[in-house]
Amino acid sequence: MPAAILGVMGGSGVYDLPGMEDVREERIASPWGEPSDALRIGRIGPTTVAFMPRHGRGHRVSPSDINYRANIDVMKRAGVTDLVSLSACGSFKEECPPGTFVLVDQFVDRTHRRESSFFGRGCVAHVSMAHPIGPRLQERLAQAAAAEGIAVSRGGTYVCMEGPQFSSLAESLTYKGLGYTVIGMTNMPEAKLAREAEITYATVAMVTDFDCWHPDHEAVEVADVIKVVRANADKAARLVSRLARDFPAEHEPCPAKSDRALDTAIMTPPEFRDLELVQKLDAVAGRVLGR
Ligand SMILES: CSC[C@H]1O[C@H](OP(=O)(O)O)[C@H](O)[C@@H]1O
Ligand SMILES: Nc1ncnc2[nH]cnc12
Repeated sequence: MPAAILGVMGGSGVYDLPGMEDVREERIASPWGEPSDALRIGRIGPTTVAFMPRHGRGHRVSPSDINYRANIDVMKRAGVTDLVSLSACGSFKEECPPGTFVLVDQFVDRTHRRESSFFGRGCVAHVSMAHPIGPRLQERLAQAAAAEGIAVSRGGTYVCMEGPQFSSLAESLTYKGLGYTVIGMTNMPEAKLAREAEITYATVAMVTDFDCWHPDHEAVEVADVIKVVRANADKAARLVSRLARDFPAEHEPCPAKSDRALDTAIMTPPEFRDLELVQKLDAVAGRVLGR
């Protein structure tokens, strides 16, 4: 198994990761274009950690415009094996009020104007997204939370909308009625691309609001989100720090096979592959395509 390197994708209000030592900033070039920002690579305890703010420092990139492929590609190039997504979310559950950390285990993708695959014409692949979250990584997050005395709610479905506008009341009530737990604008296609890149993925959904369905709460506004994220910044940093300090030296095989997702995924035989695309896949799929 390769050395475990922990990636952290910071969401709204999370543009830095306190507690990293020996930090260097790396602008890794990607054939998929410009990532949101440089990677900050450092150490927390014995673990190498690579941090990227997915909206860029200064929150310059909107959810629809994030180059998710480049972000995941540079994480892969940096050797990231396990990726934790820190994400601000609206909640559809009374029992998950603002301030709650939810370790979701499912996603529903309602985005419609994003590049959502590394593969395509000249190299077709279909990975499984049945279990998008790495159960062991999630368990480690739960253990880190317990060790730090941070309450988490385990399990739930994150619906990813296109945005950038928040939902209408009808949409919010529909998602609530469908039993979804939280809503955000970024974890799809991020989780799909992480799977294609064989990076184990887990999300900490940090509830910031009740979207607009709750009769006793005003419809969400950006100021509410930022206020709650700021209030929870220390908790999020402690959670990641503990996770990193207790992380194994070697990547643990993922029960959801996220780290071997390409074993059975590629449809196009070598003689039919587009060489240009194969070259771009050097980091993401080098393990199976040959570097
Ligand atoms: C600032 S509110 C909407 C914004 O916040 C969430 O971002 P992230 O998932 O990166 O924490 C949500 O997905 C929207 O992008
Ligand atoms: N209610 C909401 N809808 C979509 N994205 C969000 N991010 C934080 N709160 C959100």
